[in-house]
Amino acid sequence: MPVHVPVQDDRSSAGPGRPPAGGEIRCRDLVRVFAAEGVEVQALQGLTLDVEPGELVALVGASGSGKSTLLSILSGLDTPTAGSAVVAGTDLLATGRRERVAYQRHTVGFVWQQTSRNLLPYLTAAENVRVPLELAGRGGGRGAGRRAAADARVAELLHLLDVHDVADRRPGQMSGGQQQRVAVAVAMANAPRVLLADEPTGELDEATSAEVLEALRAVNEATGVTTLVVTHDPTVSEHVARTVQIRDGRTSTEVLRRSEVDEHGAERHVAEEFAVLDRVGRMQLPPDFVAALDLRDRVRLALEPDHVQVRPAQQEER
Ligand SMILES: Nc1ncnc2c1ncn2[C@@H]1O[C@H](COP(=O)(O)OP(=O)(O)OP(=O)(O)O)[C@@H](O)[C@H]1O
Repeated sequence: MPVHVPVQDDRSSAGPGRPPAGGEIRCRDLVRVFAAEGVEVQALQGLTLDVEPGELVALVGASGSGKSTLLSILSGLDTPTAGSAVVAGTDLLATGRRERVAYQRHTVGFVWQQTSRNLLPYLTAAENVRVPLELAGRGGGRGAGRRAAADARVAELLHLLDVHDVADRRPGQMSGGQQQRVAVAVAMANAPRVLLADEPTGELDEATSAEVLEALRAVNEATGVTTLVVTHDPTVSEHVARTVQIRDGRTSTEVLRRSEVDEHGAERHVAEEFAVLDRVGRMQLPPDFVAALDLRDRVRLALEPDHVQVRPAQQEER
């Protein structure tokens, strides 16, 4: 499989073929170092990522690769050690406490892995969706008009997520998939510009996971909300057009999928893998490429007219 290398610089946006633009999520050289009992852990080691407005992107990677750390930063719960992270125009390194609260209420919505973290157990699905509206001053309170608007918004979201039939049930009376779809409705209540989901299918079986991923895709398509889903789910690439791999705290490769219609009118799906090249020219080779050619320690490089050649150094040293 060919590996195409999109050059990213400060003007460029995420992926290959996309015009330079300010991404809705724009991370540059993001570093997060945790110090625990005198030992430093570099959870993010210069991560660069752009997500365009309206895109739905899956972020995949092994355990410990830094996915949750990135999502905590993007959700405004954690601050990076260095680098920059700008989400929907909010510079997350320059925001004060009050701006962060406003950011979390209005700009981003989150869905977490644990259903218990997403929903209040003693409220029904409809009441759960109403909570963020009231916190933002959009629902409840005075005036029948405001209440009716909030009711309409709750109904609209429950229909969009196809959980209107469980509107009056509490989380304990719903399936795991229904709970997560209600959680997406809660996250979307205040019409955020960006939706972040951290392992939203982590506690679900394969069929239910597919349902929740499709629900995220439906919401993304219907509302245009920029969506970033962190997942271990190996089937996620069937539900999204762009899958970004994170390895050792950096984005390493990404797979773009699209449909093409050939000259006979038949539709076929095309998947292309790209390596991410950072501002200083670093990129990671996919592990299967490294293994296939037994690449190790150092490799032989050659610049060809239209590509860069990477060969095992040991081949010619023997
Ligand atoms: N608060 C913390 N203190 C110390 N180290 C941390 C902290 N949070 C995360 N780490 C470390 O940072 C690295 C990245 O962790 P992170 O949770 O972001 O990975 P992940 O890709 O989300 O993993 P998983 O898929 O298992 O959730 C790991 O080595 C982890 O042990």
